[in-house]
Amino acid sequence: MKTVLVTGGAGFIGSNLVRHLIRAGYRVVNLDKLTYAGNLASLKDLEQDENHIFVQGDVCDGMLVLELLHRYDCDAVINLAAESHVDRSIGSPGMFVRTNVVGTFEMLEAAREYWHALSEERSQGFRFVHVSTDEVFGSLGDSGSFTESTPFQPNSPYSASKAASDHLVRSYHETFALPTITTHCSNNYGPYQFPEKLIPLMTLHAVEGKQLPVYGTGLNVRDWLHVEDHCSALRLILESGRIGDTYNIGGDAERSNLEVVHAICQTVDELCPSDQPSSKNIQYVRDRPGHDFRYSIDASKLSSELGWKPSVSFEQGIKDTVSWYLSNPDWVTSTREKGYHGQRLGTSANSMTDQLTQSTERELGSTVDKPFDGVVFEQLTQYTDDRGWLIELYRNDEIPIGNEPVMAYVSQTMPGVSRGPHEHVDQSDLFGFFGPGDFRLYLWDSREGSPTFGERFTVVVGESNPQSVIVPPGVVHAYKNISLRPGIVFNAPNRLYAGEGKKEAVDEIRHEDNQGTPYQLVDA
Ligand SMILES: Cc1cn([C@H]2C[C@H](O)[C@@H](COP(=O)(O)OP(=O)(O)O[C@H]3O[C@@H](C)C(=O)[C@@H](O)[C@H]3O)O2)c(=O)[nH]c1=O
Repeated sequence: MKTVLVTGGAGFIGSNLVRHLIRAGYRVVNLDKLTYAGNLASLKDLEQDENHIFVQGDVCDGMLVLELLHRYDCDAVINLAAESHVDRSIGSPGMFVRTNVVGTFEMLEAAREYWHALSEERSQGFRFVHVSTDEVFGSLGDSGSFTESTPFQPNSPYSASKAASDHLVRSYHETFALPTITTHCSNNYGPYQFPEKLIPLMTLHAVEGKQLPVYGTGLNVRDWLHVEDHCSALRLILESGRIGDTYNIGGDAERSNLEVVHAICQTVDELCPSDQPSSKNIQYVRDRPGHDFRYSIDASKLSSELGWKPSVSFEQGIKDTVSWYLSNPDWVTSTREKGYHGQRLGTSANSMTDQLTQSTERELGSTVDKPFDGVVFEQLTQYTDDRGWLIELYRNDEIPIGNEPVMAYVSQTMPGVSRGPHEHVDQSDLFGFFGPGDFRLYLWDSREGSPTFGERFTVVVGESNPQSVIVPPGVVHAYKNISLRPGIVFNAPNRLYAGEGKKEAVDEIRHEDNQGTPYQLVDA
């Protein structure tokens, strides 16, 4: 039995693919961070399946990925983990660069190191399949279709981050000979799709009698690929695709958004008859910034080379999908537990109000909202020129009074290694995380009487998210290098280590020395 590491396997396409592969006789190691779109309820039927091994974790955690590849002796990787919603990428592009670009980089690095350690025979059979999107090709007019040689012209932060990840994958094949294959699919639909995307969002709004928000004119065109067809194509490409190649996967079902909405309304009216047609709630709303007009996929290469064709017609697929959402109210409810109830996202190019805290890890903008009083994050700016870069840190006219540094140090932390959890009684730490390397930073508020007493906050900082962080006394802190290379951290505390002339007791509680410490570095 072959083992495949699938990333993003608790998401929409991922959970369908995990199920498809297991049914086809594979063992699947499923790595998913469980952000807002990751949902274990989508894998309920696989909970007891010995061939489904779920691991909650982040693709940016290169050490974890490498450990999983070795531990389960994987034969392939299918990389689906991604932030995928265009509207969210307009509101908070940072997450898209981190997960889609840095995450793919860490996946490639881990796969490369693992692949090099394989025997000749095993390395011949190893595959890294990277699942991407037709949005990297940009937008079409009324005619034409994307082929595998269409130039990249991404228009949204989402599609640009996917295009960047595709280029990285290509470079790892061309430079290191890593056996990669990249796929570009059109719009997927089907069971378990998070209801921010068109078809599930319109289905639920139609059933609930809510507004059906059609962006702009509703004449934008998408090609619709049923997720089951996408999964069968991915398995075929995994097994028979050409190394170093790319394959377009399309549903041969182009429809305007209005046609899609009306098809949904017709099915809802058939399944949930009422005195008014649900299409009466169609509402033309403000268009999406940079809204791609038309996507169309030419999948003739996949069809001629590997004999694949979509098997689910759009009309039947829509009927099956709408009835699936109506028959799975508990699953729908589970998607709403993380705060999204169909509200509009990404309406203005500079909107920062769309940021939803989808998990304990908050997206970091320029000056993030402090997780606890007294903890101050500031996005660091690299001033670059042809000599290199410079980052300013802790200007005296910007530091909160009482935190002025009196010394500084720099430390290197090896991949996978943590420092802390530590706590100071009187000292503030003034950290700088700007790389090399990414760190997961853990903070616990242990200040009696603090409104956030007992709360925990984790966030990834460093190369992919340069931040200065002031940690006041009483906030327990630790950080772990989640990259595959040594990481550097800067600190400029406001107290001398061991006091004047190093003659005083050190102000530091080293919680990691206490076996039963409540301060555990768990990753989610
Ligand atoms: C959510 C929503 C979308 N739309 C429009 C926008 C768009 O033209 C069409 C589909 O919107 P979606 O956001 O579902 O999907 P779309 O904008 O086509 O993007 C998708 O493309 C595929 C290839 C991917 O890669 C996915 O990750 C996703 O990015 O419907 C509305 O009119 N109203 C809505 O409420």
